[in-house]
Amino acid sequence: MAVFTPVTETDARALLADYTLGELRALRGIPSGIENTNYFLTTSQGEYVLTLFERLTREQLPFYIDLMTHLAEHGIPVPHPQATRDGRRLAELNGKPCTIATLLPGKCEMSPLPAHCEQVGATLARMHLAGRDFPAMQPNLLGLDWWRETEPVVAPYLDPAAAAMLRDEVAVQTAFAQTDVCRALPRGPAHCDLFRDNVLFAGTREAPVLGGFIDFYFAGCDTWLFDLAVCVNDWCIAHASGAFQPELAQAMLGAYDRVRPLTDGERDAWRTVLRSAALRFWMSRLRDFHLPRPAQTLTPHDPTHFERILRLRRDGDIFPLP
Ligand SMILES: Nc1ncnc2c1ncn2[C@@H]1O[C@H](COP(=O)(O)OP(=O)(O)O)[C@@H](O)[C@H]1O
Ligand SMILES: N[C@@H](CCOP(=O)(O)O)C(=O)O
Repeated sequence: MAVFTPVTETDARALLADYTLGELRALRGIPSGIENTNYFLTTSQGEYVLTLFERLTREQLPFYIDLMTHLAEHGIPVPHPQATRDGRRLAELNGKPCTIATLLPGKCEMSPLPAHCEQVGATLARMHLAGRDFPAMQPNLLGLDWWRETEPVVAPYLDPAAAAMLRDEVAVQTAFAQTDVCRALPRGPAHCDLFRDNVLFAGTREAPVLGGFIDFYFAGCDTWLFDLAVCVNDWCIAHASGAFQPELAQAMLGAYDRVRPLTDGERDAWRTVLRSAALRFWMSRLRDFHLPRPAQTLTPHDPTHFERILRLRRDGDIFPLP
């Protein structure tokens, strides 16, 4: 249950008094999610999501809130953080920073078809282009520096072969970061966690309409290719084996490339970046599994899923860029 900080109707009414979003009609805790407290908030004017931030600091939060605002105002379907009467998009409730953002239509699709992948690819490329003139810079906080720092922390929980693979992969990624190929990769604000559960679809399964991208709280400035690799490693695989499903990968990558043509440098880097995207989630899952935060109440995701994907990518299971 992702309600770590309970909110009563009285709390919500007091919060809404700072906004021009109308009167409270309904408040309902959202059970899914692992990071933040989320409530569906219905007012006389519309439907919103109230998020209370449990992990991110007040210094980090403006980047995410301003990025979502920027993207929403550039026509990208993302939650639009609403402003208080005095113009703040971050407020405070029950001792936690919070925001009220627009509710996006639809629900997530955990068994995607090529039509879903195509829309995710095209919208991701539009999002990258729309982020080009976003002025703030905050790195992907779970990027290379974090991998280097976390490798010795999680390695003791692994068997020797897995620990060796982890150490080698961090070394490979460290060396890659120093190359001209890596330095030249186009970059900017990236979602960095655009898994199946962070995209909503309305319409029908056969004729889906993308409702939007949610959960920007792992976003950061990184290569656009990394963002695409995170998506492909989740959306375009057979979940049991981690192997690519060619028709899904083709749909996503083709649609992305039609909106933002991929460069030759990105083609050269693809194999290594696909590996880095698997490494990132193997490591965060290892940390969450073996070193859960004190308040963590949810069953952590299975780390071996991304260990398997990383091994496959290292062994050459790569779907080429168009
Ligand atoms: N703006 C939104 N529009 C519609 N549903 C949302 C929105 N934000 C969150 N949700 C719902 O809340 C759930 C949990 O949100 P999420 O941001 O993924 O939480 P967490 O950051 O805790 O993982 C989502 O799966 C979705 O059902
Ligand atoms: N996508 C990550 C976990 C992050 O959880 P979210 O609910 O905030 O998207 C993973 O699968 O490890």
